[in-house]
Amino acid sequence: MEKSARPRTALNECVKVVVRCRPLSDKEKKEGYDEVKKRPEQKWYERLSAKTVAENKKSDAPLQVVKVWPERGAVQVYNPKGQDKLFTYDAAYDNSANTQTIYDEMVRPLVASVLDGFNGCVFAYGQTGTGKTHTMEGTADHEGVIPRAFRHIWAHIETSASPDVTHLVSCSYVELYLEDVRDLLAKDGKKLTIRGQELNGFYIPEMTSVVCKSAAEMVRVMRAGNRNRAAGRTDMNEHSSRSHAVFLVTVETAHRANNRIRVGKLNLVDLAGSERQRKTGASADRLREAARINQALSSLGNVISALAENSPHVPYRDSKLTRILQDSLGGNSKTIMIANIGPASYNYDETVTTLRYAHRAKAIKNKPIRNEDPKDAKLREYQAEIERLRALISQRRRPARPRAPPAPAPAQAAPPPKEEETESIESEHLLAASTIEQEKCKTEELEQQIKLLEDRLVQGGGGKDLINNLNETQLILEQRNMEIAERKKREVEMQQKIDLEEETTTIVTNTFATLQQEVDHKTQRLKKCLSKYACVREETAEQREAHDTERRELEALHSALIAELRRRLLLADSFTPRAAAAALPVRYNDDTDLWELPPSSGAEPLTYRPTAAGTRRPQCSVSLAPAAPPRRRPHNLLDLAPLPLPPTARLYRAPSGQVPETVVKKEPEIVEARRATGRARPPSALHRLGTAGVR
Ligand SMILES: Nc1ncnc2c1ncn2[C@@H]1O[C@H](COP(=O)(O)OP(=O)(O)OP(=O)(O)O)[C@@H](O)[C@H]1O
Repeated sequence: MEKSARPRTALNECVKVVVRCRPLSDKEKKEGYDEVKKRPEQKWYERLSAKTVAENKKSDAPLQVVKVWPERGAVQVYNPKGQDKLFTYDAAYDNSANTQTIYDEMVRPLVASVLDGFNGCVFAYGQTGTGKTHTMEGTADHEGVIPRAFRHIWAHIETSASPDVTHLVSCSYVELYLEDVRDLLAKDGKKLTIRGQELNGFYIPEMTSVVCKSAAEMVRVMRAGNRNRAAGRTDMNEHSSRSHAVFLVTVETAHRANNRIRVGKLNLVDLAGSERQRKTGASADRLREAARINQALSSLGNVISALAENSPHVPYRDSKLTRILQDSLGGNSKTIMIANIGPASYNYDETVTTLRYAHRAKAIKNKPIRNEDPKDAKLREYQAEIERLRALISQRRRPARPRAPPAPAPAQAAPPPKEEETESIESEHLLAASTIEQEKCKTEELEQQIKLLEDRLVQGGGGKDLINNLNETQLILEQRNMEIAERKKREVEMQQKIDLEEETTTIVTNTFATLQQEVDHKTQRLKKCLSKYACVREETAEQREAHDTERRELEALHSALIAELRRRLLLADSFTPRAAAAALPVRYNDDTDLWELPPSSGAEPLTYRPTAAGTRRPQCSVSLAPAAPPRRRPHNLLDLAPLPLPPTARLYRAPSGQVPETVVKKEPEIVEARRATGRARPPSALHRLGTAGVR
């Protein structure tokens, strides 16, 4: 996420999309979603017959609605209302696949590219509780993609060890919580600012960067960051991530032979899951988090759609998440999207939405290019610093030019040295000794600094001799795995092509013996076209329905948030002093992401405890008005009577420009009457909210 030199030309490369379907959770099993056996073994893309569906429904247990075809990279979703849905991806994994397979087949080549100086990004996307964190971080028993990437990086560094190659590996970890970017590796979890322009890419300049020397150290850094990450319990996930987390690994490699530095950056992103309030049972803080999570994910969806449709404007600026992911989506990066889904029919809508977005993301084209000699390479900085310190040391060690010997005094005029002279010579000696001592200390200090800098850099000493047998075997094994993965990928692609071509091939190769045969065949084709057309119509209707449901959800969330806002505004209006409540000319600064006061606003920091209208307790406006009749109400009651609405009709003005007398007479009366009743104050924030049409 740090600024780097922009490439000029690059080859387009599509975002790779992988779908992973998790097994049924214990909760879902208890609720009766575990009936795979209720679905008979299917042939490729055979729709469930009405009879089978009726049989399935007899038990009252909902179906598993997802069928994954790993060999075809396809996912089929059983549609209770019509035609089944079929989506194809670069790879699809069912509940029997483990993270090792996903890593070897899909992620390994990407991490290899990062080690070769490209930018890479792996992000997990999907509904809450579908296994994003399980895939990215893993558990104690099942290592996730992130720790596997660490081991891969260090295995590569160890095996490519040579005195001519130097590596520097550093990591950063940030989260996006309630639209604030927080540093997970800083002790105080400080908030960070995203800087940069849409065209040149965004970056986070102040995030902590930790230099690591082994995979174990990187895992420790990840765990330390996870302890600071926001998580909470919802009805759908016992340990739900409440923030989007980005782990950034930067690998810098310097080759002495050509004096070049390659910098690869790997973004490992665990997004928070989209959620529906009625399913997660979120309220209060969880609700606020959910609103922000959904908002950021919806912006991400918009960016994906805009990029897939080649739209001239891509709304990266709509949220901080899309700003952080800008390079990964449509920029200088190789990207893999892992779409996580669940198999239960209960989540049909969310599953189809995730699959649709994932399918759209397949069309996004990135322009990855190798980062060579970027301006901000730390390795270069360290090397320059080491050189400078070495030069400084050698300068200090150089023997000082001997002083010119004192002019020989005439032999006859050699009086014994005076006492003061002896003292001054002694003090000069002492001074020289202390200077030498200081020099020595400084040289040692410089040597220490060099050692510290060199310690950060990883350099191989003995080339091949250093590689132990284990590493070599591991390397060979990994190469084999990559070859197998490559073959499997090609197989999937071939299968997809075969499926696509099958229909047309049969038509082309068919020779019709009779006219009737041709008619039959064409009727069959027509039927297929009609069924495809019906599918598209169904899809459109469903999308509209999904959109409506989403809108209703958003409206419900919106009204819950507005109710909360009204409550807070009521409290603010009633309990904050009027002077403080006066509108301040604050402005929102887009660059710093902060509200700012202009220097001349006159707003001073409060040095006293604020009180309502000069008294310690809030008082109602009626009792404060001087002309108000005595009231028996206790002083701390709030005046909740509705405030007068601003006039909605204009006063009549005579065409000649004369002001009608009645108006002139009446206006002061109205003002006087308002003053007497204490109702002349400006409308409150709550009132403004009410008149702005928000209910
Ligand atoms: N492939 C899988 N195999 C076995 N268990 C899984 C798998 N995927 C997820 N789980 C389990 O499902 C539960 C939810 O997973 P996880 O916390 O990773 O979901 P999430 O998508 O990160 O949710 P959120 O968005 O709320 O953070 C966990 O208990 C996890 O162990």
